[in-house]
Amino acid sequence: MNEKPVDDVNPEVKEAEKAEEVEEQRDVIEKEEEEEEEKDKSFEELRLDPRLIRALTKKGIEKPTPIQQTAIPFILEGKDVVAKAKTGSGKTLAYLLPLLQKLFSDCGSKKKKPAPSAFILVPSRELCQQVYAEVSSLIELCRVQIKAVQLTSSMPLSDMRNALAGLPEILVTTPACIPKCFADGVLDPAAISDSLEIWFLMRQSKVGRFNSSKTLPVSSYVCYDKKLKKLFLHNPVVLTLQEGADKEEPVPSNVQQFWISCSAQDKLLHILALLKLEVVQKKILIFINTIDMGFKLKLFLEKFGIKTAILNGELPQNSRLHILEQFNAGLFDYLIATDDNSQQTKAKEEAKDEDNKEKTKNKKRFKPKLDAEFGVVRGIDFKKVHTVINYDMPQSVTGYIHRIGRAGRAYSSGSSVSLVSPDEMEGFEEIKSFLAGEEDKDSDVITPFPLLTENAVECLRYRAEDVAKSVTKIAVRESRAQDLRNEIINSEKLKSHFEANPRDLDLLKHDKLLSKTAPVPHLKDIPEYLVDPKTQEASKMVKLARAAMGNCRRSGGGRNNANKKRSRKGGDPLKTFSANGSKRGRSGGVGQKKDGKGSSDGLTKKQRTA
Ligand SMILES: Nc1ncnc2c1ncn2[C@@H]1O[C@H](COP(=O)(O)OP(=O)(O)OP(=O)(O)O)[C@@H](O)[C@H]1O
Repeated sequence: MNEKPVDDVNPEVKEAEKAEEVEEQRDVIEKEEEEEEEKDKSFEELRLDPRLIRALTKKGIEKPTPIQQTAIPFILEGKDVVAKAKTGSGKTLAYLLPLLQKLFSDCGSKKKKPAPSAFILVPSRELCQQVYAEVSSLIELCRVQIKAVQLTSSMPLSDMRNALAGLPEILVTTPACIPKCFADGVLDPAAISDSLEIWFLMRQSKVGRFNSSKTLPVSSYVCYDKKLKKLFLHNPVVLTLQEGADKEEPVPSNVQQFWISCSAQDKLLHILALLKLEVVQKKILIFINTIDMGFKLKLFLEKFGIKTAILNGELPQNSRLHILEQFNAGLFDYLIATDDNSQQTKAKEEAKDEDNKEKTKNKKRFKPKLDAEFGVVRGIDFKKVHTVINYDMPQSVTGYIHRIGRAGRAYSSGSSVSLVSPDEMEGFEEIKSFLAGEEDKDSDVITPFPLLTENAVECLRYRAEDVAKSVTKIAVRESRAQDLRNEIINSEKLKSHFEANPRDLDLLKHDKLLSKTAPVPHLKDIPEYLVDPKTQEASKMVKLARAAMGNCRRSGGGRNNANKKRSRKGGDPLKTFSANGSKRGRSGGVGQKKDGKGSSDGLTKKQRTA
C-alpha cells in the first residue's frame, strides 16, 4: 500500500508528534545541564578551609559560582589574577574566601604585622561598607583572630588612627583615601611594604594616584579591571567568564529586559501605571539621571499613595548606608536612585543650575554638594531587587548593564523596564545592538513590555496629568532641600546610634512623605472601572507570582527539587503572559540562551532555579 502523503496526516497526530519532539529536546537540554552541573566543583574540591565552608553554609551558600570555581584555586596559589565575570556572579566571595584562607595560616603563628597584609580597594564608600560587612561576617562566623577595618576619606583622622591601632590584617578602602592616609601619616609606606601580601583592586580608574605601589613586594594581585592590569600585574592569569568575550561588559542574562516607548512628559504617567496597577514585581529600583528628577518622581508618586525613598550622592554617608540597609532588609519596596556621581550627572545638574541662575538671581539658592566617592550602581549588592526601572535612560551601554545588574543578583531572576522617549531612542538603539551582538543584529534582546495595554495607561492620564501639574519646580527644590536637612540631622543621630547599636535598622524611616500637603485619599486607590481588564489580569498574575516567590523564600533557600519544579512551571508572568493573547512571552525564559540551550549567565541550573 502507498503511504499517505504527509499533508494528509491528522493534525492532532501532527501536534502530538511535535509536542513529543519538544519534550525530547527539553530532556536533552536538561540532561546536558545536569551533566554540566556534575562537572561543577564543590567548595571542598576547591580545598577551601572547613571553617570557611561552615561559614558559607550558615549564610545559605552551598556551591561556588563559576567565577569562584575558577578564581579561588589561582588566588590560593598566589597567582596574579584578572577576572571578568557577569555582574552579580559572586566576584566578592571569589577573592574574599582565598584571602581569608591565606590569612588563616598566618593567624596565631606570627607576631602582628605593623600594617595590613591585605588591601581591598573598591570604587565607592557604599561598596566599601558592603565588602567590609561581608568580610567581617565571614570572620565572625569562622571565629578566627583576624581583624578587618574600613577607611574612607570622610572619616576624622582620629577615627582612622584608632581603626589602624588594632593592627588589622585587612584594610577595605577607596582609592581616594590612600593618598590622604599617606599625606596625613595615618599609613606608613615603609610599614606597608613590610606587611603587604595581597591587593584586591576592583573597578576604578584613579589608580594613577598611587603608582608608587608598583614598587611594593606583593605576592598576589587580584583585580577586576583590565585597565589596572597594565599598571600592576605581572604575567597575570586572565579569567573571562562570560559569553562573547569581545564584549566590554558582561550582560546578566537572568534579567528579562523590556522597554516602553513614550514621550518624556508621559513618563510619569507610565511609571504610575506600572507601579499602581502592580504589573511589575517588587522590590523595585528606579533609576533617574538627575537628583531633581528623583524628587519630582517621589512627590508625584506620593500623591498616589506610593511611598519611595531616594538615594543620591548629596546625602550624608550615614544616611546613604542606612537607606541601603533598610532597602536590603525589605523595609520599603521602592527606591529611586541616581547613578554613581558620573561627570554626566554632574554636568546635567550644573547645566540645570546655570539655567536656573537667571530665574533665581535674587533668591538664596540651594547648592548641592555631591560626594565624589558615591556610587550605587557599580558593585552594590541590592538584595532581592526584582525589577529595575530606567525612568531616564542611562548615558552608556555600560551604565545600562550595571543598572540592570542590580536585579537578578546571584541565583535569582529579575526584570528591567526602560522608559524610552524619542530623544533617548538613539542611545537605546545602541544599547540594543550592543546586546544583540554583531552576528545577531536583528534579534530583540529588549522586548516591548507586554503587561500594560494602551487603554490601561490612558485611563490614568487625566489623574496623572492633573497631579503632575502640582509638582512644580519650586516644590521639587524645596523638598530636596528639606530632605537634605532631615538627613543631615538623621545622619548625626545615626552615627551615635550605630556606634551603640550597630545592627539596629529601625531607627529612622527613609521613605517618609515630603509633600507639604497630605495625599488626597481618592488618589490612593484606582477604581476598578479605570483599570483595563487585560492589565488587571496581568496584575493578578504578578501578585500570585510574588506570593509564590514569598513561599519559596520561607521554605528555606529554595534549592530543593520541589522548588526547582515550581520555579520552572510557575515562573514569572512576564514570561508566560502576553497582552496580545499568546501563551508564552516571546523573549525566552530567564536564564535561557538564544539557542534555547540553558544558561548564558554562567550559573548552573540548580543555582538559577534556586
Ligand atoms: N556561591 C554563591 N551561592 C549563592 N549566592 C552567592 C554565592 N556567591 C555570592 N553569592 C551572593 O550573590 C550576590 C552577588 O554577589 P557579588 O556582589 O559578589 O557579585 P559581583 O559579581 O561582585 O557583582 P557586581 O559585578 O555587580 O559587583 C551576593 O548577594 C552574594 O552574597
